[in-house]
Amino acid sequence: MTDTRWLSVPAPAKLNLMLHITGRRPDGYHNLQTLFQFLDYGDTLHFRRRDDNELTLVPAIDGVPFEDNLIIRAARLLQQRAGKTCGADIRLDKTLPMGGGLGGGSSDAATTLLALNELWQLQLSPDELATLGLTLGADVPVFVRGAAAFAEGVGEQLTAVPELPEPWYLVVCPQVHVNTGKIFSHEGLTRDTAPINIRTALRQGGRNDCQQVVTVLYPEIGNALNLLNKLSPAKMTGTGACIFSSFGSEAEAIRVSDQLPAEYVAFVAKGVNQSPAHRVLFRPS
Ligand SMILES: C[C@@](CO)(OP(=O)(O)O)[C@H](O)COP(=O)(O)OP(=O)(O)OC[C@H]1O[C@@H](n2ccc(N)nc2=O)[C@H](O)[C@@H]1O
Ligand SMILES: Nc1ncnc2c1ncn2[C@@H]1O[C@H](COP(=O)(O)OP(=O)(O)O)[C@@H](O)[C@H]1O
Repeated sequence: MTDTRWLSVPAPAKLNLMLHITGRRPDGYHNLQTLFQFLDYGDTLHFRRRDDNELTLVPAIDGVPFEDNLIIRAARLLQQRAGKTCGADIRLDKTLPMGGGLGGGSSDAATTLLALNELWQLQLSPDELATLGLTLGADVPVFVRGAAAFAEGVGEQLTAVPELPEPWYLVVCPQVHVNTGKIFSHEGLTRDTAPINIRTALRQGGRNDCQQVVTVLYPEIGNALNLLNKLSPAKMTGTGACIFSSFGSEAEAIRVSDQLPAEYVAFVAKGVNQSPAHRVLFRPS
């Protein structure tokens, strides 16, 4: 018999507060230095345990086949490790734009790993889940760990930075889908930024090395940056398309949001150093 209770868990967005590319590895991947912070905003996933080995997911994402969906890929990785019957019905409330640099797919995958590990009582450790997650994408481990972090390597070497301020952000989402692989393979990409230490990153922030190439390839993003910069200092997250500005209060962020042209898609959200997924799953009892 199928369990009738649903476990609802957020899959938050992330921002890259800075993103430096410090080199290219022999396998073609790039070494980065980045500061990840979560937003109290994102997708929500609902999980219900089944007594067979089936996985279901509704709704489907247009253009993403079932077995390619990062939610299903994450669940399959756990099924392979389980050694027992494990199935689930999964519902997805998708809020985050795809290819927006907000890490929606990676966050969905991490929430699936964390939630099904609980629901199926697999008792995999955070290290094991982060290692599994890395096989799905470079951003998955930070969502699995659930702590704002300075990341190095391809994003998997994480040092928690609980001292980051937690401002309000205005996030503007130009309606274009940026292909991460295309940005990293572009010949004009800055790939030789000198490494800095965490203290410097926290004190000075930094730039986004992908921004220049992205704004050439996707002029809509450059236009949005120019416009938001007139109202408040703005930067791109990840490989775009979304851009953001930080504010001391929600009211200030909303005031600037209200000045944007009506056709702009934007939202206001609080930066948080603990993932909302962890807040729900590992609530102190
Ligand atoms: C650069 C970041 C910063 O957060 O950008 P966003 O994707 O979030 O915008 C991420 O690390 C992206 O991670 P993710 O989106 O999971 O990328 P992946 O699927 O692992 O990689 C997509 C492609 O980008 C290139 N790639 C990605 C990450 C990296 N450090 N070096 C690379 O060269 C590779 O060609 C890879 O095939
Ligand atoms: N559950 C999912 N949510 C979003 N994207 C997914 C998902 N599963 C697979 N994908 C694929 O991953 C790509 C990157 O999506 P996403 O992680 O949202 O972008 P970004 O890393 O730029 O924030 C999408 O274009 C889509 O093809």
